[in-house]
Amino acid sequence: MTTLTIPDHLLALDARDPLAHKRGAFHLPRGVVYLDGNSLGALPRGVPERLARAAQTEWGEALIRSWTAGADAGQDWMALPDRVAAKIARLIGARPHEVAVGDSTSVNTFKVLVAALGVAQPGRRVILTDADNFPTDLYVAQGLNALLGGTLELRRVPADDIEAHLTEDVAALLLTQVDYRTGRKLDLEAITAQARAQGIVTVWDLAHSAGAFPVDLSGAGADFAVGCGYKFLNGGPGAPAFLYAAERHHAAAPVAISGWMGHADPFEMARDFTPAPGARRFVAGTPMVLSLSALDEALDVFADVDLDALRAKSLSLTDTFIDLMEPLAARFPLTLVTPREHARRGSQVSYRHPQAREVMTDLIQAGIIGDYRTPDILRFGFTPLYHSHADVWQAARGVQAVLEARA
Ligand SMILES: Cc1ncc(COP(=O)(O)O)c(C=O)c1O
Ligand SMILES: Nc1c(O)cccc1C(=O)C[C@H](N)C(=O)O
Repeated sequence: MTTLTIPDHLLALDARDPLAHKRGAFHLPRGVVYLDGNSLGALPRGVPERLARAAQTEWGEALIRSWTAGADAGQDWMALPDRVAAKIARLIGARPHEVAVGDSTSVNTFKVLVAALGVAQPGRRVILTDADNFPTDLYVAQGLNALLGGTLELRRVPADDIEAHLTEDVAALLLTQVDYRTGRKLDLEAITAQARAQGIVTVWDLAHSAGAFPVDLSGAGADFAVGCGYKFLNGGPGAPAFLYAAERHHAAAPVAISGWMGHADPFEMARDFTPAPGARRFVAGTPMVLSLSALDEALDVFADVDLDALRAKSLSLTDTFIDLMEPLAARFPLTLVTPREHARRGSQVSYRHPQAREVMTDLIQAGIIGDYRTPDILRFGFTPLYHSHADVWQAARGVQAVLEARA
């Protein structure tokens, strides 16, 4: 990649960036500007050593004793999902016992949809969702409906029309806060309040929110949520996902996958399911110790991070990219699809381009790793923990070079 003269005002922003030191906590390959942390977060430097310890010492040496070793101090493998849950809880405005960690976001979406329908107003059968929601959310709702003999109605409307469709026949609202294609951010607080006023149970997919900016599920009065461990939380490929269940629902919400690890006392080996206290009841099977260890270590990078500073930096990075791309959008067939209003923007910037797939292939070849999403979206994700404004400059110059070469 060519060395470029970075404008002074961007260097000045980097010089006073309170999160600049966090970049050192990540392994970032040379010659690459990595703008896909909203699909797979970069590797935190502490993770390889932690994985080696989990494999060689905890598994290799201590063997099965690791399930209970250090239990008095809460350091046993058995409690690992709960320790990780507590770290995620701070990022999403939850209390530790309202978060369960394990399985994939897809499986957790199934669990919380069943839970949501179980506490919904009697007689209501409609699940309301964004017509362009991420496919897995739609597929899981479709699969659940098939399981229930087609007794539900999956009502899909454009995200902009959701508020007009919060009617008294809706049981549950299933929404992704930040759209994976456009980066549009929904007003979680306002929509949750309107839904609750109609007696609708809310289920939020925080895949592109958790770790990107502060979320306040408790403050908003949200009912249920899910999210990924491998995006902005940097837990690694296939990292365990999380789910959130507000405390007020713990007693009544059904546990769809009532496995032994969600039992109040797994080794009692009782014949009937007695749920563990809190959201732990949603941890169905044996915790994925190796991947939980990676996620646990990755979350430590957030320990001293001020989430408002994280949001401020994310907006500064995406503002900078939009500004730098503006002259290119005037010369080339690029259309910004991400909202300019801060309140409506996640931590990514997307453009339509008629040859988006080919342009992204060229960009990746040039070391600018973003994403292509059907049908014509160029997607650039910004991670405030490890990006600088200088990276943003390099990315925009890389886009310019690719577009000029193709013209
Ligand atoms: C909004 C959203 N939900 C869910 C998922 C993924 O779910 P899973 O972890 O089950 O692959 C993604 C990304 O893959 C996503 O963007
Ligand atoms: N989860 C993914 C995977 O297993 C392979 C490739 C990409 C992904 C993704 O995360 C896609 C992502 N949710 C998106 O927003 O497009």
